[in-house]
Amino acid sequence: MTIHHSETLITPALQLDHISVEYPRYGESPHVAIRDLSLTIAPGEILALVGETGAGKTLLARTIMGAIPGGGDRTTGEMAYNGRPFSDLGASDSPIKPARDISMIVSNPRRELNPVLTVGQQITNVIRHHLRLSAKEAQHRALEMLRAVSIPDPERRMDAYPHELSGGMAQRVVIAIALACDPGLVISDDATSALDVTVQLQVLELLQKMVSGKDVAALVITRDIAIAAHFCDRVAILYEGELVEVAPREAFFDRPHHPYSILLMAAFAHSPELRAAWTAEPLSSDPPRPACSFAHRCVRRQSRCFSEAPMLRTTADNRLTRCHFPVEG
Ligand SMILES: Nc1ncnc2c1ncn2[C@@H]1O[C@H](COP(=O)(O)OP(=O)(O)OP(=O)(O)O)[C@@H](O)[C@H]1O
Ligand code: NI
Repeated sequence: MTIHHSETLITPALQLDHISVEYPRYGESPHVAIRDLSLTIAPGEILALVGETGAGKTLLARTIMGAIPGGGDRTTGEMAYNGRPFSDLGASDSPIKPARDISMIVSNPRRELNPVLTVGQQITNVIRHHLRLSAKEAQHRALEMLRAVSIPDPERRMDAYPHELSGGMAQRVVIAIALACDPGLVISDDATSALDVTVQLQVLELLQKMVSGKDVAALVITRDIAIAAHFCDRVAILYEGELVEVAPREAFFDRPHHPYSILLMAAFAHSPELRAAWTAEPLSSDPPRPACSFAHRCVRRQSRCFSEAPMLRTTADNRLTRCHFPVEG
C-alpha cells in the first residue's frame, strides 16, 4: 500500500515561491527590493511579517495583490492561492479576485471607505458584487458582518456615514467588508497603527477571532514586534527584502536565532543593555554582494559574512534562519 503523504498535508491558503521584485536603475544593476522570498500561510493561521521601515512589507503585500507600485517588476517566483497558481489578481480573467478571495486592510480606514455611501450600502455593494445574493440577502449578510465585528447597534449603524464613525469603528467596518465575502486570505498592512493602543488591541483581538473562526489565513504586517508577540501563530522577520528568520511564535519569543531578530527583541523588551550588546559599529561603506545583508550591522559578523550570502536554512524544528552564525541552543 502506498502512503500519499501529500494527502495528509493541508494546502496552504497562500504559497509564495522564490519571489523577487526589482526596480530598474539607470546605468546600474536593478535594485532588488524583495529577494527570493518563499513562505506559506495555512488556512486559519496568522503569520506576522515584521520588519523596519523600507524592509519591503507593503511591497510584498502589493505584489500579492498584483499591484506593484512605481515601475517595479516581479522578476522571479510563483504564487498560489489554495493550491491554484495566480499571477495578476487585477486581470479581468483572473479566477482569483481581490476583495473576494484575498482582501487587504490598511491603516487609514476612513480613506478606504466611500464618504458618500452609508456603511450598509458599502458592505452590501461588496457582497452583491462578489456573491450571487439578492439585495435582501446581501443586506442581511451585511448586518450579520457588522454584528460579527462587534459594532454596537448595528441596525442603526447601517445608515451611518463614515465620518460619523470613530477610527476604531471605521476599522471594524473595513474588517467587516474585508471578511464579508469569505476570503481565504486577509492581509493587514499596519492596519491598527493609527489607532489608540487600547482600540488597537480590541481590533487585533477581533481580527484574530474572525480569522480563526472562519479558517481564514492572515498576513499581519507590522513594524511592531509586540503585535507579533500577541497576535500570530508564526513570525517572519524581513530585512532589506529578505526573510532572515521564520519561526513559530513561542519558539521565536523564547529565543530568536538571528542577530537582527535579537535586536528587534531588545526594543520589544525595552532593554538598552541588550540593544547595546547587539548593536555593531556600522561599517563605513555598504559591503559588496555577495554578502549577508545584515553584516554591516551585525555583532557576530566574520569574514565569511562578506564573501558568501547566507541561505535561509533550518536551525531547529519548524524554524528557518538566514545566518552563518545563528544564536542557537
Ligand atoms: N517606486 C519605487 N521605486 C523604487 N523602489 C521602490 C519603490 N517603491 C518601493 N520601493 C522599494 O521597496 C522598498 C520597500 O518599501 P515598502 O513600502 O514595502 O516598505 P515597508 O516595509 O512597508 O515600510 P513601512 O514600515 O515604512 O511601511 C523600498 O525601500 C524601496 O527599496
Ligand atoms: Ni509599509
